[in-house]
Amino acid sequence: MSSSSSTLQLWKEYRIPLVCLAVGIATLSILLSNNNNNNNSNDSNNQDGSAQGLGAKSGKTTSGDKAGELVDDKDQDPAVPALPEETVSQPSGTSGSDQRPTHHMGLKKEEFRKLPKVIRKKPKKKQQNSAADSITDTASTGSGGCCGGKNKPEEDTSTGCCGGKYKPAGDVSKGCCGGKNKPGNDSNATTAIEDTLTHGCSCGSKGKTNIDPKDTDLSALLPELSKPIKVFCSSITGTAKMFARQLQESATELGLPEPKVIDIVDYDTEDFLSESSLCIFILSTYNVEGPNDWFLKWLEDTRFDWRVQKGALSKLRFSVFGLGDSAYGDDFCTGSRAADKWLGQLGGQRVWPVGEGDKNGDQGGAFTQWNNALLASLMDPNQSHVHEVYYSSDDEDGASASEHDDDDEEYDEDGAPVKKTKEEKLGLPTIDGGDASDGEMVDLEDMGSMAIKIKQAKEEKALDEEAYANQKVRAKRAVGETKEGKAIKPREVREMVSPLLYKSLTKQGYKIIGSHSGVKICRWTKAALRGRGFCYKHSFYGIQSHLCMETTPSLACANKCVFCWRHHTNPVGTEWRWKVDDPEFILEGALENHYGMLKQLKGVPGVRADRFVEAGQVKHCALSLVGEPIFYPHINEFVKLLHKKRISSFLVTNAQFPDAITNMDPVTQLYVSVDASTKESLKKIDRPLFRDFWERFLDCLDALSQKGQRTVYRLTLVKDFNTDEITNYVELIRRGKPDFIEVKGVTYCGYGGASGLTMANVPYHAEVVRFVELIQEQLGGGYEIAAEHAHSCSILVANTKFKKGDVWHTHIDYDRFFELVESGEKFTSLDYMKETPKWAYFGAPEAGFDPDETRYFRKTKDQRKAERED
Ligand SMILES: Cc1cc2nc3c(=O)[nH]c(=O)nc-3n(C[C@H](O)[C@H](O)[C@H](O)COP(=O)(O)O)c2cc1C
Ligand code: SF4
Repeated sequence: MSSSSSTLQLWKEYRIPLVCLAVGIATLSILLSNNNNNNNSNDSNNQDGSAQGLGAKSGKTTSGDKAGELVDDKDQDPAVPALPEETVSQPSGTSGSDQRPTHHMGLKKEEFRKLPKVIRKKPKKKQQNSAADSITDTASTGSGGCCGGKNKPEEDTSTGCCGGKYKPAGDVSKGCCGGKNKPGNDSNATTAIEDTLTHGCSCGSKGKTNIDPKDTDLSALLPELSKPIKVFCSSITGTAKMFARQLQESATELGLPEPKVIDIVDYDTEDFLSESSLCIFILSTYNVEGPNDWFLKWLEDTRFDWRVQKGALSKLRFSVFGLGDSAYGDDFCTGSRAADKWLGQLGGQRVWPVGEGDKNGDQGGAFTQWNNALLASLMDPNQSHVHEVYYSSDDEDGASASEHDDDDEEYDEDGAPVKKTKEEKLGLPTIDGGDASDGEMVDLEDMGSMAIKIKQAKEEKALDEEAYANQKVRAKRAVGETKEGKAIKPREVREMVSPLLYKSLTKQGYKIIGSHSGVKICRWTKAALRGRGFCYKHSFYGIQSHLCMETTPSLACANKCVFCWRHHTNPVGTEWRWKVDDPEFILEGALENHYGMLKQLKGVPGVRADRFVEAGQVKHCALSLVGEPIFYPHINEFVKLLHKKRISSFLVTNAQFPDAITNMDPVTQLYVSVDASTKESLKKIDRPLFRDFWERFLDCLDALSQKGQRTVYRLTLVKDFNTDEITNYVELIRRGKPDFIEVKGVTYCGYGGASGLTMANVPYHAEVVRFVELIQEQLGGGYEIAAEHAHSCSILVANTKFKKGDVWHTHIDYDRFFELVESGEKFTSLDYMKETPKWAYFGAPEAGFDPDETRYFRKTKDQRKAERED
């Protein structure tokens, strides 16, 4: 062997340890020089770039200091939060606590930004060698992990590599995963956590924790762990919910009782006051009104309610993970930040620092990392489980209220803490231990001090609100109105459809008109153009689908229904606070886009020329596409324009705006969606934004009963959600006295993560029929099953006033309707009814399919194969 080839062989054998050694030496020298710099001048560090700035933060500890002994946060760059002890990474594989560097040199800025943004104000305990430390450290390092001894001769720790001391690669029996697990990056996160806990290896190889979750008394770790963790999520497009499920799975696999995943809108916020489970919040931020709003508003109100003691949530242990998009700049994760802040201010105890995932970055990775660290921390007996967040803009702000309350603590003669009432804590007078907030009498001489306290609390609230509005620490976007008579800064009025939403809707086939309206061609229009049948409205009311335009003047609505087929990408809101487009503009835009989309169908095989020509003149408008049409401030003008063009109007509302129903001018047919029959199930299925949604819903039914024109209840049946409670439906029918009840099985369109619906929730036609029969039976007269459209699983129940003798008159005389509208006279639904064709009758052999149309059955795979072979 030549000397050059033996050198090459030597290089091949030792190149990895050599590189490792070199990196180690370089790292050590950087550490030393940095510590020197820090000792010499903290100021100079602060002026450096981000990496230097970070070094400066931790540089306040000397090389001999214990990790995490942060001296003072005050001179920290507020834009770059200092890292807590837990998030300070170390060079991969550092073994032994005393070798642990006190800062995170080597972390790239982007990696650093993905870490939880937390500043530990004054760590109460220093934790070393804990599983949580190691797992976080390794996760933070990202590319690090234990090399399994490949990179380093045994026993040499100078480079931060354990040298395989704990385990050769791949062997997990002795407590080291052998570098197999890199929790931050490992897709099998649970295995990573388990290895960390059971084998003591987190690829940081800092030794064993010897915890086997299966044999551990969970309540000894944290009393809350003996029962299921509650994972609250707020989500519109489903990511937060998906993360919640991920947490649920990994915690269960760890041996914890299976956590409950709860949509934040399904939980009564008042219950947080007595909540005894560990609560994890996974919250997405939206700069429009969204599912977080109730919760955040409640937290804010509770925080500033002078009657509520500051430590109202002192029994609550929690942690927050926020989802957002850094493209929103200052608004990034404002919702989750606000929640974390207020939960802390109300006394909640943070078991793990707030984490954040950026849609614009590796959101999933950030969550996995946070999730692993949280669980490892919970399972670690050395952890204190309480972490404070501290906002550099205002020291007091982020401090946990329980901390403030400590100052107030009083002790009885035996040294036991005295439990104060709300009033005592606020210094308010109480009578016989009574609650002043319950309206009990207060001694006159105490009134003065009480008034001062109330005034102080009000001033504090006003100041906080102002700061809150200015700092944009809220999920709701601020748009120009005054709140309770108090002038806040003029707000910017935005467009309803953000660029992101525009992209999402257009991808789904919508044409967006102006800033808040949309139009789309439905599949029945295409079928009708090809002579392949019409939708159920043809059977029930005589509408030919190719003459119908489906549009909405408001893409926003006040619900978040589980069956919403737009996968919850529509904006939500309880009041109109967007720019308002002109009704003429919207109608012209809708027609233009509708005709434009029709033109594209010209060349589709099977399109009939006669139908294509007819389709050039829209005759019906279904104001039901998406969102809440009645929400649009100029809905009456819009409908008037339709009627002027002799286009009929079918308007569907979600029963949340009773005044709008009362003020609505006559439409051809007015629908109310009745998605459930009890308050609980309506909340579950519609997930409304309004807190008084049930009262609003009932008021809408009352308003409907007063309308003269045709009114319809639309029931969309979702199996296991709203198919029971027949008696309640019957009561609602008696209340709103609709002319018709349309019952339809929900259509499955791949609901995805947001709704949790599956094909199993879609009822069969026979099940819909059974449901309707039960309704008819229990109504005991006044209504009968009139028509059906089996093809779309739809059935029409009609008031018997539309039946003359044996002949149903559920169809509409459209010309007559326009005449009645033009006349300006009062009219009723009986004035423009028309006979129903026999083929549409319930039980007819055609089952609602027009016999003049060609029924098209999709061919099976076998049929297609047989055709090809012929
Ligand atoms: C209409 C809209 C508004 C949004 N507003 C914000 C915002 O103000 N701040 C932010 O950080 N992210 C914002 N986002 C981004 C979402 O929070 C982010 O995409 C998140 O991952 C969505 O989670 P989800 O799937 O659980 O709903 C917005 C997204 C949309 C579609
Ligand atoms: S009301 Fe309609 S548009 Fe709004 S979420 Fe429900 S189904 Fe979707």
